Amino acid sequence: MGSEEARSAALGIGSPVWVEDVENAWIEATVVKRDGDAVTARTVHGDLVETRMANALPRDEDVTMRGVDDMTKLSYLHEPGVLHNLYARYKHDEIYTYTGNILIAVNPFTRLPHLFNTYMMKQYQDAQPGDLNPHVYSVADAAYKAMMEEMKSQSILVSGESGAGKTETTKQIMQYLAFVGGRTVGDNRSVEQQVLQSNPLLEAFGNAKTVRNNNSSRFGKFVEIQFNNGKISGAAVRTYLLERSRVTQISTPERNYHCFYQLVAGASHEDAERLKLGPPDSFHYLNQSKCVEVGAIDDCKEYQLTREAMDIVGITTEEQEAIFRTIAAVLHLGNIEFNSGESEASEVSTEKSKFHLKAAADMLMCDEEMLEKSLTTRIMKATRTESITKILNKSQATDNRDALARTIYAKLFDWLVNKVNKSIGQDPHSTVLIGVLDIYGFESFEINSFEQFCINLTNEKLQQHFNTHVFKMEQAEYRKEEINWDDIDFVDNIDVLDLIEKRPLGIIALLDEACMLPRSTAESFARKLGDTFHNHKRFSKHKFKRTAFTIDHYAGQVEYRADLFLEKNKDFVVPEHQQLLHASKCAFVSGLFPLDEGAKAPSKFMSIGSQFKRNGWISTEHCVMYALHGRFTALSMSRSLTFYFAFFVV
Ligand SMILES: Nc1ncnc2c1ncn2[C@@H]1O[C@H](COP(=O)(O)OP(=O)(O)OP(=O)(O)O)[C@@H](O)[C@H]1O
Repeated sequence: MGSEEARSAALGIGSPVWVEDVENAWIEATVVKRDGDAVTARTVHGDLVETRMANALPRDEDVTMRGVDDMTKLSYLHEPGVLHNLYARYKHDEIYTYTGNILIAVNPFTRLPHLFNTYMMKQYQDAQPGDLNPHVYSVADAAYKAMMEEMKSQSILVSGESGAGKTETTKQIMQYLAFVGGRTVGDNRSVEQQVLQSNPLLEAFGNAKTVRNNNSSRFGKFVEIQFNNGKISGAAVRTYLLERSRVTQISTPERNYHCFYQLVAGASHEDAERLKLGPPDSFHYLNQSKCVEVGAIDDCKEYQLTREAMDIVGITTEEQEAIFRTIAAVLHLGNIEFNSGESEASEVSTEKSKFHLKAAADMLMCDEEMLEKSLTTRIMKATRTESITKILNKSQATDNRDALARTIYAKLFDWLVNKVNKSIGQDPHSTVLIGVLDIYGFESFEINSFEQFCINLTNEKLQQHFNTHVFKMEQAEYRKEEINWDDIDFVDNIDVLDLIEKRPLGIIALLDEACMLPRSTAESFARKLGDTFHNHKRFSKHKFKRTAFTIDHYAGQVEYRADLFLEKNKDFVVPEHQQLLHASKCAFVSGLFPLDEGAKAPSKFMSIGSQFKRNGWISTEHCVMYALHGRFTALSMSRSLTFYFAFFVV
């Protein structure tokens, strides 16, 4: 008898079941009537619910009020079973639960000091796996011990939706690794302290308030902790593609990167005058959103902490001065408006705009006239030897201004990451490392743009990794331990990956092509997608919204708006901007724009989409690499848990 038939036979009057519920997702019920496929069940609230057999899922009455610490102990590993178990544990402050090798954590949104302290670390260090309650320290410990025993590098993957607690978890992992592998007391500042102390700095420039998280990391992070004889000997932070569109475009209730508000709130009176600062709502890049202050964040105090973090990382006073001058320049750039002069040519004409143009040029220590020219004109190659100057219209000049602001900011962020790595120091003699990958989870909002597209691509790649490694490994483990387990046909997502990144006709390839063609628009790009993929079962094009298209991801359908895909995908520095800033009298600014990069022709640009494709591959490769050559320790986090669910019940 097949499992469905067996279930049908077992589902009789009095059977305990879960039925769907609008408020609670699932609710406990008991079958009171069965008529073929139709099931009537009475919920714990006494309501009668009519449903189909497929939607009345069996309920395990033996699960205690406190739940089970490993999901594989559940008789029924389905959505309501998993959610109910996690909820039961969460109510008792048990935020961690295993599912085989994977640790699932539910964000407590409150400090639980009894869980995170040196005493607890010692407990996990001395314990055998499985002796103690599930804990993130246990995952970190397993990685450390496996590294020591096998002398092979390990990788810990922390994934989940925005606000799930990935960054906090990464910090806890590092704290634990510092505890077991830190240098003895008496050393100067240790590597692990340096890594942890670099957090506030990267957070000031790479984190922002979003709808879901007041301190959301807008970049992916891979922290490599290098070991020598079991002691931490070096570290490196690799970051993945900062969300640069945030620099020039935000909407209520989100904010731009913290550093802007910190500077405006925390700069001394003298500095504020020198940098010509005003309140946040006087700057276009900040006042597009009504959200300026965040209750829990004291920007003025954070500014001091950022300066301290810069001192710790070894950023000199001159460099700090240049960094904040550059940040001020970005704000001033955003306030330059263009008027259409005769024949549609743009010009900087109002007094206010002229003031900000001069301020931006002063801050960047570049020529004001050249800056204006680089914003309002573009040099185009006419022949191999000749070029013509094209005068931009108002909207083109505005786009050009925003592109410059984003480029400056992204370069500044990369500089900071480099500086952090230099200051921490790498150990050339280290043979093994533990890598912690903190990567954005699957995102699906009301309006999804290019950022969600890239994030979801990365998650498709991680899912593929799970499918091929963890999922199959788990099933083999269950079989070995003779756990009663029906092999599940997990959804292979290779067709979604093909849709997105196959050459020459995947979405990214078509997007890159659209970026190179001068007359492309969001609509023409979306139309091209519709024409190319009209038969693809993972793709659909919206009939009425001309720039909307939907991808059927492994974790659900997401409707994307192609409106800004082209602009956001372009990642080349406009040669005029390059030349202008390379010539800056400020060594810091000039250093952000080395000459050789200007030589890259726009036609050879490396699109953001392609970088994501590559980076996604690199991140997965890290995991795969360690999975093949070492052991893979997976740690997953989510609030809604749909992400994990996809691994097990599809
Ligand atoms: N273990 C924890 N204990 C207490 N609070 C926590 C814990 N984990 C997360 N939080 C709370 O949740 C907030 C969001 O967590 P965090 O910034 O780590 O999420 P994230 O998954 O990294 O989000 P994003 O992808 O947006 O960066 C934290 O600022 C903190 O207030």
